[in-house]
Amino acid sequence: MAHEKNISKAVIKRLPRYYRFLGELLNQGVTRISSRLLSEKMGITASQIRQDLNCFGGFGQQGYGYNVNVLYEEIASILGLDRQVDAILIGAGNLGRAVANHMEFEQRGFRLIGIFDENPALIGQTIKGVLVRSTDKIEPFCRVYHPTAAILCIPKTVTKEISDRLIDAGVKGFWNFSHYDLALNQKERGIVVENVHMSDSLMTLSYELKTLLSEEN
Ligand SMILES: NC(=O)c1ccc[n+]([C@@H]2O[C@H](COP(=O)([O-])OP(=O)(O)OC[C@H]3O[C@@H](n4cnc5c(N)ncnc54)[C@H](O)[C@@H]3O)[C@@H](O)[C@H]2O)c1
Repeated sequence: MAHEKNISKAVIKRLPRYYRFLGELLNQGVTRISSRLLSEKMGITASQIRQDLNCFGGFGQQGYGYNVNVLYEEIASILGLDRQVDAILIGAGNLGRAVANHMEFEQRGFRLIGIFDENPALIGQTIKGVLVRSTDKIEPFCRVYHPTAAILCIPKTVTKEISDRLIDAGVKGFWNFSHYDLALNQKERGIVVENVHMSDSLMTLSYELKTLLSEEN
């Protein structure tokens, strides 16, 4: 849509949260909501909500508020959740299995089509109905199925080698859980990377707790 190209990264980062809240409202049978009420529920100012949603056309009407379903569908379309990208997961260890088992890929715009590991004890198992194949089979698999995205749940030490192979095999997007910083110098190679560090979130909690507890003393 016309406004989409100008949406800032900061707004895009907030869209999944709007999407989650709007989904919960739809489940409760709410069909429209004022920016004031949405603001109370989400803990964001009403003016921030109006500003964010105006970036892609608004959909709010004076005195009516937002049509929850229209907004929900629009955000889904902006985030690309209304189509499905094929993804493979590398590293079927503790984290890889948890991600494969618990992430609702299909509701997030992805379809998990393959899992790879180098451990012979894991090869041949299925996780969430997806076969674990040997890492040697990455290239032949990619030649046939052309996955666009890869989820990396492998040790830091092997991430460069594996990601280079995946890029050569045509993978364009990485959801990278390994602590190797893949974001560097990738944009110019036509690659997008989302690095995930749960520990960053934990350290943020540590900071917040430190501040809270020092205010109490
Ligand atoms: N980003 C985060 O928030 C976060 C959280 C937890 C763990 N991690 C990281 O994720 C990674 C996986 O953690 P885990 O607890 O699942 O470890 P794990 O040891 O249980 O699993 C790692 C898996 O990778 C496989 N592997 C190793 N080298 C490989 C290769 N070359 N090709 C394919 N598979 C290979 C191993 O056989 C193993 O099954 C680690 O690097 C860990 O530090 C990140």
